[in-house]
Amino acid sequence: MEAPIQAPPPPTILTEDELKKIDAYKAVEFVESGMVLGLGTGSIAKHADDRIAELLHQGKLTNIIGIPTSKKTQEQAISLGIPLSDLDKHLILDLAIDGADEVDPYLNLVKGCGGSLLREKMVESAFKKFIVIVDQTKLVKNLGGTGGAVPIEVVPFCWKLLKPGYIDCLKKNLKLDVSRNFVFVERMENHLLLTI
Ligand SMILES: O=C[C@H](O)[C@H](O)[C@H](O)COP(=O)(O)O
Repeated sequence: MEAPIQAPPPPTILTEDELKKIDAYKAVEFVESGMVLGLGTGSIAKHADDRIAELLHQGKLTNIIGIPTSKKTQEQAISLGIPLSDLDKHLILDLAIDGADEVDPYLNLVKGCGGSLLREKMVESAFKKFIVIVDQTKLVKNLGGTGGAVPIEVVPFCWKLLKPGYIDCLKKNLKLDVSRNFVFVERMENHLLLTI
């Protein structure tokens, strides 16, 4: 008698975060022992850092040095036991891994909406290779398409000098940070000006 046909298992529906984790782990496959790494900021970068730490603890990666792109990443990396340094000591990075905010069909990219624009640009301009992870929520026809904004980070030293000229001319395009009812989001001691 023929065995009854088993119904196929129901398809597994992965959450957005599980998909980010898969992407981040894939990116970490490019990490090799001895590398100086740019450690990105955000949920995808956190998965990458978790994986790097796991491989370090398993002895599958050695002599890794991380350069964090934000205070938050720095704290996470310290708690994960990833050895850290800074750009003063390592002007060239072997690899940087980070997530995007938006990407258009021409591969124009927005980063920094999480408030780490300046450090991300500094760290991620020094790379030999940059892996930027783009999940489907970040794909847009035109930049600004997620309803998000293009961030401009303003160093607070004398920032008010900008107001009459620069900020006023952008005013009609400023995106209000509703949570604070103000246009600036303070991160890393700088102001983040979100323009739409
Ligand atoms: O300033 C923040 C960064 O640009 C983040 O890397 C970006 O917002 C992506 O974050 P997430 O991985 O959480 O989507």
